[in-house]
Amino acid sequence: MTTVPFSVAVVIPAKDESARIAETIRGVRTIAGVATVVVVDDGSSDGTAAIAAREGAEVVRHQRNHGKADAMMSGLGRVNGMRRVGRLDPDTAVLFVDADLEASASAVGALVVPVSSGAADLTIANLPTQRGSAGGHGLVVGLARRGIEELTGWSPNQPLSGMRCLSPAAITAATPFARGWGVEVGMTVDVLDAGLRVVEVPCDLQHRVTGADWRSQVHRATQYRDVALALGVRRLRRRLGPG
Ligand SMILES: O=c1ccn([C@@H]2O[C@H](COP(=O)(O)OP(=O)(O)O[C@H]3O[C@H](CO)[C@@H](O)[C@H](O)[C@H]3O)[C@@H](O)[C@H]2O)c(=O)[nH]1
Ligand SMILES: O=C(O)[C@H](O)COP(=O)(O)O
Repeated sequence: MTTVPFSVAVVIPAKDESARIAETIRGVRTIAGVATVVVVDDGSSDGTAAIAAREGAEVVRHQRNHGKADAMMSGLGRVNGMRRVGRLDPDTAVLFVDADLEASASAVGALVVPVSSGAADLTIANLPTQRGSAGGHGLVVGLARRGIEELTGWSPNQPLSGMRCLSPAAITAATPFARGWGVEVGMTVDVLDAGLRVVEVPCDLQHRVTGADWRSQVHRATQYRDVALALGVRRLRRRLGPG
């Protein structure tokens, strides 16, 4: 039996991640089938872009900060360009990985298997309990989970998880992305709406947790707003119907 070579393009949105980006790139490089690693420097004020380039990543730079969803879209743009000029196979899947996972990033490889075998079109990492303090009350997670369930009937364990592998069909269904921190919720709803299969996969990842200080609470408020907006747009689409 011949095995079909499977290729995956890793896209890493990164804002001020100079302390972690090198280890994260090295981590994802250990995953079988990785054809390229694209780092999108989303207006960092540190050395993120230079370090990523030194590690051999394709680097896309935003002159100013646009937010995570736009960074992901820019990464996809680079991947599509590489497909067009024949540097990537047309069937290449895309694996979105946060920049702050460091060496644990190698564990996102578990997301690739169900997509490469055709068992799923979108896989989402489920993380174990994280080290360090957590200062949230589950408000954003609860809003996201209930909203996805209301719109699709499916209730994810970790609706905000950003580590995701998408088949070409899922990429078509999920783009353009919802803005800012609404990207994951919008993607899940849009891919399910297209009749595609979504699966959560346990991955042994450790990331920088959001704390309990005021900056962290402002971050949660922004997440809440973006998730609410992504859900609101999709509720409206339901009401207005197709076309
Ligand atoms: O303006 C920004 C801010 C962040 N990032 C990058 O986006 C990723 C996630 O950011 P982070 O600050 O680690 O987000 P968290 O608060 O940990 O967010 C959680 O929840 C988000 C949804 O609200 C998901 O996107 C994340 O994957 C998930 O870890 C990291 O690689 C960042 O460098 C950008 O590219 N642009
Ligand atoms: O810390 C987190 O998990 C996110 O920032 C979401 O916060 P939450 O606890 O309000 O859902």
